[in-house]
Amino acid sequence: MAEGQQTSPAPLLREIIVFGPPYMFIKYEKQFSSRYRILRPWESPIPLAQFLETHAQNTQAALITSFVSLSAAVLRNLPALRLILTTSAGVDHIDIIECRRRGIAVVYAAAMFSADVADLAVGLLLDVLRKISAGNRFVKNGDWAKQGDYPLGFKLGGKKVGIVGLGNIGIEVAKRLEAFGCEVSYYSRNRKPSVSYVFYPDISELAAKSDILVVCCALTEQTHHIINRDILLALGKKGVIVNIARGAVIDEKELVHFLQQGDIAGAGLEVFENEPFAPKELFELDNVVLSPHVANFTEESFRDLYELVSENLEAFFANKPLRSLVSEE
Ligand SMILES: O=CC(=O)O
Repeated sequence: MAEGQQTSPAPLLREIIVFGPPYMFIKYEKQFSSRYRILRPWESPIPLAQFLETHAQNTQAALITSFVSLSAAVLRNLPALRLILTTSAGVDHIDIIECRRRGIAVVYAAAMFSADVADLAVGLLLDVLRKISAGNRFVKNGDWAKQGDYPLGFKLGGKKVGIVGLGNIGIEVAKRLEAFGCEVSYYSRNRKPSVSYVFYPDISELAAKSDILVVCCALTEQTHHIINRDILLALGKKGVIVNIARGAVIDEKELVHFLQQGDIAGAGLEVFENEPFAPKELFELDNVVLSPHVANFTEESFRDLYELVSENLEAFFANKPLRSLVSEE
C-alpha cells in the first residue's frame, strides 16, 4: 500500500492496524485488504510511537502476532483502541491488565491450535529419543556408508512423562503420550479433577519422578524460569526436556550448560528466550532438536484462525458479540 493511504486524515470506520505482520495476515492479505483499510507500521521508516501518533489516533482494532509486544506504553499511543486480535494462543505479549482497565477486548486463538502444538511436541520428543533428524543428516551426509552402524535410541513407550501445565495443550500432549504407553503425570497451579494423571504440586518432585518433561504452561510472572538449575538437576542425566510453551519458561543459559555438559540427555525446543535466535552452542548437539516456533503452522490452523479473525472483525464493526475472548478472570 502506498504511504499516501496511511496519511489520510479522515478517520475511517473499518480500519485496522496490523503489527508484525502475522504470517496468517500475509497469507490472507488480499481478503483483509478488500474489506478494511490497513495500517502497516512495519512498512514505515518512522519510529512506531511516531507512526501511531500520526496515523492511528482513531484506530479501533489491532491485529497482532505473539512476536510483537503490546505494552501499556504502546497502548497509550492507541487512544481509540477497542479490540486486539492476536493470532496466538499465548497472550504474554499483551498487557492484559491495561486492556481490562481501558475496556479493550482481546480475542485470541485459545484451544484452536492445541492439537497441532501437541503433535509437534510429540514429534520433537520422538525425534530426540529416536534420533530422526540426526539420522537424516547421517544418511544425507554420506556417513552411513562411511561409518556403518548408527547409535541406539530410546523407546518412548513406558517412559514416565511429566507435563508442566495441564491446560488445553498439556491435555492433548497427555492423551497422545498415553496412547504411546507412557506414564503421564503433571504439575499445574491446581489439581485437575477431570483427569486421573498423578498430580504433583511441586515441580521439582515431578522432575525427579520423570524421565521426560514436556513444558506446556503459559508464560507468566510465576512461570518465568520455572525450569531452573534445580529442576534440571532433579530431572537428571538421563532426562529429556521438550518445550513448546515460551522460551522464558526455561532458564535457557542453564539449559544450554546442562546440555553441553551432558547433565541432561537431550532436548526438543520449539521456543527460545531471544527469538528468532536460538543458542548457537546447541547447533552441533545431535541430542538437541530445534524448531523455529512453528507449532501452529498448518494450513488447517491458519484457515481456522483466518475465520476467527474475520468473524470477529465483522462482529466488532457491526457491534455484535465477539468470540474467543481472553476471559475476564
Ligand atoms: O506461540 C504461539 C501461540 O501462542 O499460539
